[in-house]
Amino acid sequence: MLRSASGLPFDDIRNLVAQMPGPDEEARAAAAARQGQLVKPPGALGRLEEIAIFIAGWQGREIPQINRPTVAVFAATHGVAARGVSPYPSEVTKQMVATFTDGKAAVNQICGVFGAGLRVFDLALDMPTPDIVERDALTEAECAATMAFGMEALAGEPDLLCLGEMGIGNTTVAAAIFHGLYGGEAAEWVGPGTGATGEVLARKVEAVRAAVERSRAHLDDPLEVLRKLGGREVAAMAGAILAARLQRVPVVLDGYVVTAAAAVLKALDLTALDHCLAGHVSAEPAHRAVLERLGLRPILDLGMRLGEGSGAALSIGVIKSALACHAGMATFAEAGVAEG
Ligand SMILES: Cc1cc2ncn([C@H]3O[C@H](COP(=O)(O)O)[C@@H](O)[C@H]3O)c2cc1C
Ligand SMILES: O=C(O)c1cccnc1
Repeated sequence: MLRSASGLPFDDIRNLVAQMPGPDEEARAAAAARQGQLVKPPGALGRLEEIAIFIAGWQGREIPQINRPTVAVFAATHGVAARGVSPYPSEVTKQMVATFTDGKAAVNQICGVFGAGLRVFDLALDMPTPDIVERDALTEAECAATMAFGMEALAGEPDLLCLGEMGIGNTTVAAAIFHGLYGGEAAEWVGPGTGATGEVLARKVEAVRAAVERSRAHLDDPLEVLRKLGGREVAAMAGAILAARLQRVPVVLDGYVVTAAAAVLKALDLTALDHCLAGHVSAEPAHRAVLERLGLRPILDLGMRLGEGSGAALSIGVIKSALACHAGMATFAEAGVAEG
C-alpha cells in the first residue's frame, strides 16, 4: 500500500491499475443463492438484491456488513475560478471546509443520520492550481503525489468509502475532463454547477473549450487529461478509488465532479470501476449521460446538485437497508412459509 506523498510517477499508477483484484465470485454466488431463499418473491427487493450481492463479492463473504462507512471529502482551489466561471468566489471553499469541521454543512447532517464518519482532506487551499485555460493544473510528479495522498482515505479502514468534494470552479474542471476524455462539443459537458447562467455560463463553456483545445495533443492518455485539466481534489479522488480497489473496499460515487475522477480510471482500464456504485444522479445535466457511458446506474435520483459527497452519503441508507434485509430475513424454510 502506498502511503507516501513523495511523488510516484504515472508508471507506478499504471502498475497499480494492472494489479486490481476482482470480486470474490464464490461469495457473490453464495449471496445470490441466499437471496433466492429469503422470504420474498424472487427479485422482489429489486436493486437491493443486486447491492447485497455486490457488497458480498467485494467483502468476500456471503453475509457482508457495513460497520464503518466513511465519507471522504477532498477540498481544493482552482485558478480557473478567477475567470468568473462560478457564481461564488473561491473563498467559499475554505469557508465550507470550516463549516464541515463545525458539523454544520448538509453532508454532516446526512452522515449523522446514517452513522457515517466524515473525513475532510484539505489540499493546499492557499495555493490554487494554475488556470487550466493557460497552463497544466499539475506536473506529473504533483499529480501522482496527489493521487497517493488520496489513498489516505483508506487509512481508517472504512468498509464503505463514499467520496465527496469541495472546490469552487470544479464543475468547470469536471466538464473539461469529460470533454477531454469523450470529445464532442464543450457545451455538451457544461452545466450550471452552483447556478451559473448567462455570461457566467458562457465563460464556463469558453474556458472548457479553450482548456481542452490547449491540451489537444495529449488527450489519448487519461492520466495526462487528469493532470492537465484536473484539480487536486479530482486527482486525490482518483487515487482513493484505486486504493479502495486494491483493498477490495466498495466505493460510492457522488455527483458530476466525483464521477470525473472515476471516468479517468475507467479510461485507463475498463474494469477499474467494478467496485463502484453511483450513489445518485446529480441535476448537473450531463451527469446522466456520463453514468450511462460508465455503465453505472444511480441508486438515487433526487434532483440534488450540491456535491460535498451528499448524494453518496444519502445512498448509505439504501445500501445498509439492502444488507439488513440480506442478513436478517428468514429463508422460506426457516419461517415456515410456503414457497410458490
Ligand atoms: C455554499 C456552497 C456549498 C457547497 N457545497 C458544495 N458545493 C459545490 O459547489 C462547487 C462547484 O460548483 P461551481 O463549479 O459552480 O463552483 C463545489 O465546490 C461543490 O462541491 C458548494 C457550493 C457552495 C456555494
Ligand atoms: O454534481 C455535482 O457534483 C455538483 C453539482 C453542482 C455543484 N457541485 C457539484
